[in-house]
Amino acid sequence: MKSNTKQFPKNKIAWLWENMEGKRALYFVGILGTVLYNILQLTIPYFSGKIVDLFLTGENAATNLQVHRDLLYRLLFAMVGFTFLRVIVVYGSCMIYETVSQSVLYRVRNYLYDKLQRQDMTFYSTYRTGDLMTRQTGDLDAVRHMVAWVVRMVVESFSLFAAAAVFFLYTNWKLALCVLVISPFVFWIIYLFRNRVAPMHAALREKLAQMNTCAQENISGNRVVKAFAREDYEIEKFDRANTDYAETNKATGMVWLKFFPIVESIANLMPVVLLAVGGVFMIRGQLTMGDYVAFSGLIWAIANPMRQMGNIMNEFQRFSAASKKVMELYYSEPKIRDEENAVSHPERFEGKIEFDNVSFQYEDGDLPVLHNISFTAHPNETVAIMGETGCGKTSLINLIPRFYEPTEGQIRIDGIPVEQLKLYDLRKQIGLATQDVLLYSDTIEGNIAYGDDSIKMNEVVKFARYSAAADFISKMPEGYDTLVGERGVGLSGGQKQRISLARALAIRPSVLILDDTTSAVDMETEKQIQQSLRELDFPCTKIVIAQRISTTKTADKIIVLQNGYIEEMGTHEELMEKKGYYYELVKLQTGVDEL
Ligand SMILES: Nc1ncnc2c1ncn2[C@@H]1O[C@H](COP(=O)(O)OP(=O)(O)OP(=O)(O)O)[C@@H](O)[C@H]1O
Repeated sequence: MKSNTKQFPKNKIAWLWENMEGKRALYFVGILGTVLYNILQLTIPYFSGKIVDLFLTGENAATNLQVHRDLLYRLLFAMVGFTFLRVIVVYGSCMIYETVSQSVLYRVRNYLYDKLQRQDMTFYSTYRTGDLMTRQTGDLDAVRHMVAWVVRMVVESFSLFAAAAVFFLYTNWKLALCVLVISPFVFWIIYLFRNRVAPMHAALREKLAQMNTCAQENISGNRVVKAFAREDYEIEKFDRANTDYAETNKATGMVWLKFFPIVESIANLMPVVLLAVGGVFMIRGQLTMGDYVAFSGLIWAIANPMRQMGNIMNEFQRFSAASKKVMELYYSEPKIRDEENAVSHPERFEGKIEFDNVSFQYEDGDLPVLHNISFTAHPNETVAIMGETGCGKTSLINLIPRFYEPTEGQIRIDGIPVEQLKLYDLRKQIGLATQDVLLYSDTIEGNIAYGDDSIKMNEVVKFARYSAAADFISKMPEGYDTLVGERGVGLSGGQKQRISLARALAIRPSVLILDDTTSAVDMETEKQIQQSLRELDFPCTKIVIAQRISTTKTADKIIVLQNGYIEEMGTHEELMEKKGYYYELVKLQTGVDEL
């Protein structure tokens, strides 16, 4: 896993601000709305205080009620009017927060998806799928929550506190100071709370990713689970991850409970201070009854923001942990990408492939897996690669489309080093059928035309014929319209391999790479495929990993790899004469003692 101390070019808030582009002014209006709403909260206690002083308790209350009745009506009417205005303002600002948060969510999600598409193989072997999915969903939702709720709560709490404090100070500064003097203590408590809870939120995001990874691996590997009857084991494994997540969640929630009684006591102390000190002030004639009513009608506006601080800090830490995960993807750059002066090559390659003293080691590997590999495949030739399992065959072919970069040496296509070509142009010219076949949840036609959706139906059928898939496809009830992939009909391993071969051929590649693509098809079908590959109606250099002699026999060049070194190289006849590894393999496969 990547380190947690990763530095990003922008801090979290600046990053959020960047992703609010186009909606910043609107968001600002939303924030102003929240401030206005909270200032309007003061109107009710203010008018109530006025009514009490003028019409209920003052010396002239009875006279005022007679003479200034219209003023009483105006004050009552203003209270109702401001209440409506507050509702409208709060409604409008909530709509704004929601709109802006959805816009940020949409923008970042698309950006992350784009980033994921452009990552290299090393990235995908570093990050677990469940972890990536969590970043795209749960973590991203915590970011949206920050824009929609946390910022609003912060503005609301501070503006309410500030407005009430100003009102208190303006009305009676001595009483205001007596009430407010204990509030800084709450900030200190919140600071302590933050230090305790921040690492717990980081752990929480990890646990969530672990739980999702567990579920994702189980679902995608359900056949293995069933085959080994490990359902109970998997249920237990998920239960452990789920318990771990729930426990961490609970523990994180509990942290606030330790600080909550102190904050709650301080908040509850305020009305008591107001009652005691305010009472003394009234007895001494330093406070009118109306002002006391206004104070006690607004004391919640001082106490509630303090109570909210814990929630806000909790949510802020949740955002902080989640946004770190999201930003790690957001700012990640693939190591393998276009060089600054990468060459465009939209036209077809002639198809000459040269490996020039190539060695390769995986980033997380201890030892090199390929050593000093040199060979040339001339245009339209077929080069077969053989060797025991784990000797480096797949690693070798992965270097041609630049899935990985050689640690030493150079690979050239038509004399141009592959790293100097634009990745798009390079990969667009390479047809690849891998060992593990992945078909998309789409029709057979859609799967074959995946690399070039402009090809016509008759061409789809032609490529299916080349890969000996046309027969079994035509026998399916819905033919080429049959849905395959996760939600589609079941296909045998050999059938999937043939559709994958048709998909690779359908882009009419200049270079075709087949990684044991016919391992699951019978000998007869394989023979047909070999025949078709020799008779393709477009020029194409083929690099084929194969174990069967029937495949390699007709190749222009056979490379035998052993422990990452080229052990033997030549045609079938040359290698048979050499009587080495290849010769022994032929003997083994044909069952003949002497050839
Ligand atoms: N992503 C990876 N990271 C680290 N090591 C890897 C990675 N992929 C493969 N290896 C290692 O590289 C070596 C060569 O693997 P490779 O897949 O190229 O062999 P192969 O000849 O194609 O095997 P097989 O015939 O079984 O497919 C193996 O020892 C393997 O463990």
